Amino acid sequence: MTLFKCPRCGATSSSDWVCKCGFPMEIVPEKLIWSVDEREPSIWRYKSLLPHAERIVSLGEGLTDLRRVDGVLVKDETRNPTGSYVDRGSSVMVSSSNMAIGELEFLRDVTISLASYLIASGKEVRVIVNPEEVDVSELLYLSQLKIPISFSVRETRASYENPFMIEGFKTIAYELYEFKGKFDGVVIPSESGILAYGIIKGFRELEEMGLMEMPRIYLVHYSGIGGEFIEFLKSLGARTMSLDTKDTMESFIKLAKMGIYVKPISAMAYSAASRLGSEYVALLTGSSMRRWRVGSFAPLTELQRRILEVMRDGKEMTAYQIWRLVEGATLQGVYKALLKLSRMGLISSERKLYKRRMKRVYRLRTSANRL
Ligand SMILES: N[C@@H](CCOP(=O)(O)O)C(=O)O
Repeated sequence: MTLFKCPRCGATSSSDWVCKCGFPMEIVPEKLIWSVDEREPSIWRYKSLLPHAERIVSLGEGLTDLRRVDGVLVKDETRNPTGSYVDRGSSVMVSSSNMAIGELEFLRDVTISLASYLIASGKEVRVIVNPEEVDVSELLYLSQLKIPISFSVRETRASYENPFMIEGFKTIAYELYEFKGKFDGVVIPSESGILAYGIIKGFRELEEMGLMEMPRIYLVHYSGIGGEFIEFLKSLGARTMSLDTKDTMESFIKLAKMGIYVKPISAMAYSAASRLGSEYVALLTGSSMRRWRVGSFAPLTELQRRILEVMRDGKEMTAYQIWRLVEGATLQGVYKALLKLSRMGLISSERKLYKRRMKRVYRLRTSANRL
């Protein structure tokens, strides 16, 4: 039986993926003995350290290139089957979690990855797209993938912040240990911090097995990131770092010229690693969906920041209630900012019966830690 444990408060459960305290749970490994099946060209080479899988669903994720690009060590996660590190987590989730979800909320690269693995496992998948928030090029991309789409404004279960994804992400640490052994640190692009947490979990397990010491961990982030989960990662020793846009864009173009198409935040990781030293590894993330918004790279506006601040306690609110709290903005401005924050994945919204009328209510996502 899988045992879940909250990394913050220590509560355990045999079924909950999210702790009552709001943190994503992690899986407690049954035994920690380093073992690698060297013939297996995927994350499943570490099968004995991953959750039990009835049937492994793999598209060959993991074993991504580790090499130097202009002197900087990079781990190129764009080389995963759907172009994203998320494939590592999707493979574990679909193989090990008995997930019954056939409907996925559209979370861009996360959904593309998870849907690809669910389809490979023979499950029927439908992606629920909110017609008020999706943009047409994303819609076209989804339809080209021939993934059935339904339009609805309702929310479905979050598919990213969960213990199985974390197990998949920890294999990045295992690969760094297996193929590099010694290095000073890793620079990880971070938004919610889930990817970084998975990697840190992998290093902690390697440490517990007596194989290596925890390397230095740098989380690179868009300016303004913070909040509970990132603070928790800092309490585990992670440091945060943010570079300016110009620097990041120069790296973005440099990498693209070399055929490495990364998300802007990963270009920042590349710049940061080049400053930290030649034995720092920059983790490069990308996605098969090459349409990365510069908007989600730009720092939050003052109004967006104030809105996140008033939503901080996690309560649901209508746009009108939020507008009453933020002061000095127009209602239309608040609507625009809410749409932007939804697109950035920082808040969620759904239509609900509210005081006898159907209204859209907004809530801060648990991982929206950019305050
Ligand atoms: N989603 C980011 C990487 C990290 O995301 P996080 O929310 O897990 O911190 C990317 O694709 O670059």
